[in-house]
Amino acid sequence: MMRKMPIIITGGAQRLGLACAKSLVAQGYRVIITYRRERKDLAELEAQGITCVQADFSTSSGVDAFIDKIRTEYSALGGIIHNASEWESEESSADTAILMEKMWQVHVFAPYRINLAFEGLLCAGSERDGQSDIIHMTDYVVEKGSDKHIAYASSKAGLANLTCSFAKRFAPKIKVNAIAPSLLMFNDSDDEEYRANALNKSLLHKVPGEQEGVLAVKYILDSQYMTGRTLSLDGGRHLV
Ligand SMILES: NC(=O)C1=CN([C@@H]2O[C@H](COP(=O)(O)OP(=O)(O)OC[C@H]3O[C@@H](n4cnc5c(N)ncnc54)[C@H](OP(=O)(O)O)[C@@H]3O)[C@@H](O)[C@H]2O)C=CC1
Ligand SMILES: Nc1nc2c(c(=O)[nH]1)N=C([C@H](O)[C@@H](O)CO)CN2
Repeated sequence: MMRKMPIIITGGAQRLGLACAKSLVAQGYRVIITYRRERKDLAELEAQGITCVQADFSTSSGVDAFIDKIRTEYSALGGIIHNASEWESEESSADTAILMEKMWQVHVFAPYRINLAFEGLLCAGSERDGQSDIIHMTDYVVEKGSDKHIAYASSKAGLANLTCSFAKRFAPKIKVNAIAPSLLMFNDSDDEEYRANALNKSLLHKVPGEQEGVLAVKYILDSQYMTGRTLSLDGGRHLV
């Protein structure tokens, strides 16, 4: 069922978030993306009908500024997809105390505060569209941990737990689910050795690309009977 109320995708100016935004707009949804860094192609995205809102969730004031802006400009929302994320390792961090704070800030504090603040807007959206959605982009490592991205993995586990709590709190008007990918797409910095090794980490030996995530988002938005659950997109990695 097509949703008339706008759907927010945080961190939607690149990669998975952008692929979701473009696909949903093409399907007739109203889409708002947040971006942190200015980009030259934002005007093009606006021309395609994607509303672009600058937001930096790395501070409490940045989260509050985003909340205030959306609550000022919108009276209802069809959904929010918490996609904004940084994948940082202990090795790349000069101070692991700061790293842990940074990971929890963007992956837990921001979604937590935004979900609580937008309950009324999402309920209003549910009144008009029949339902509304919150989707948390978590990660396969929630199940298994990660020896190289410890703080990151713990924060994604925190986000995964928010899925259960908000599903209980917001039912039946708002569905709350998670998507837990493992390797969906490489980063430009990934060298050939990393890429070859990564392919062997799943049973299906694939790196599916953004569209695998887009499919999962569309399934959840169309679902009438799923909440408090996680779609795992990992090529059978858990059985390797
Ligand atoms: N790519 C993959 O294979 C996998 C992805 N995932 C998850 O899927 C989601 C999408 O992945 P992917 O597309 O690779 O994500 P990216 O690493 O490309 O990050 C998406 C966006 O998040 C934004 N962002 C980061 N920190 C902040 C912040 N503090 N405030 C506001 N925005 C911020 C960035 O904005 P800017 O660029 O403007 O700084 C970036 O454009 C993520 O949640 C990720 O953890 C999970 C497993 C595998
Ligand atoms: N914000 C991001 N999170 C993650 C990324 C990424 O590029 N940005 N990438 C991964 C890896 O693909 C990992 O799943 C490989 O095993 C994880 N999270």
